[in-house]
Amino acid sequence: MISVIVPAFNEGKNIGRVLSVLEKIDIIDEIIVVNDGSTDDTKEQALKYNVKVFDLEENSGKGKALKAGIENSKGDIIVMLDADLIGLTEKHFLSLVNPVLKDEADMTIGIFAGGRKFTDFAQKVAPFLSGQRAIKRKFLENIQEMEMSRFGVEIALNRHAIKNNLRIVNVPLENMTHVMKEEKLGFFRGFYARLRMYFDIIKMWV
Ligand SMILES: O=c1ccn([C@@H]2O[C@H](COP(=O)(O)OP(=O)(O)O)[C@@H](O)[C@H]2O)c(=O)[nH]1
Ligand SMILES: O=C(O)[C@@H](COP(=O)(O)O)O[C@H]1O[C@H](CO)[C@@H](O)[C@H](O)[C@H]1O
Repeated sequence: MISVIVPAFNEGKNIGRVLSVLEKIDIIDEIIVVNDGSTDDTKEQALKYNVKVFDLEENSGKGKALKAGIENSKGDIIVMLDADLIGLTEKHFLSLVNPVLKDEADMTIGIFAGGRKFTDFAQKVAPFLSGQRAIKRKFLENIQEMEMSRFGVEIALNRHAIKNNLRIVNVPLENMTHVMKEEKLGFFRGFYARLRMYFDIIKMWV
């Protein structure tokens, strides 16, 4: 059984682009949107699609949102996808999930390629930060730091995977990109959000 978790904080403008693709993919058993205390219409937009929406009352960060999604899901394979992807297709989804389904990988990490120069570059430099992942549920247990990790969640996942000798496979996601923070929030607020994200990542790393 495959559960897809989409953490979402103020993604009303973006989430429909992702959910409209996901709801048509047959092999997905459930799509869980975790509305992470959004102050926009993320929830209303999400409810237009065939998904379950789980609400967090306050904005709690990506790590806690993912954890809440996992706890409220049933799948033995969990696919994590950001709500602001651009260019997602069924083919991308299958390329991310198939290595785990076929037991060729315990976790896959999807890497943007050929999408946009800046987002391609960011993922080339730091592919391990990518939030697009498929992973067996049994490997998601006991990741204590997850709840507090905010944007450090990918580092926590990577560390857990390495510690447990998981087979990790990187999968290229051709022509995919996402909406950058500066595009969502404007240059200054976006850049500040980016610095805070790097802080979450470094805090989890050291
Ligand atoms: O407090 C937060 C911050 C982000 N997100 C979600 O986590 C994903 C990745 O966040 P974002 O797009 O801001 O990060 P970026 O990809 O720009 O680094 C997106 O679906 C966000 O809506 C969340 O659920 N809670
Ligand atoms: O690719 C990256 O460098 C960052 C930042 O992306 P943008 O600067 O908003 O394009 O985005 C990723 O990193 C986050 C922290 O690991 C993840 O949570 C996001 O899912 C991922 O897109």
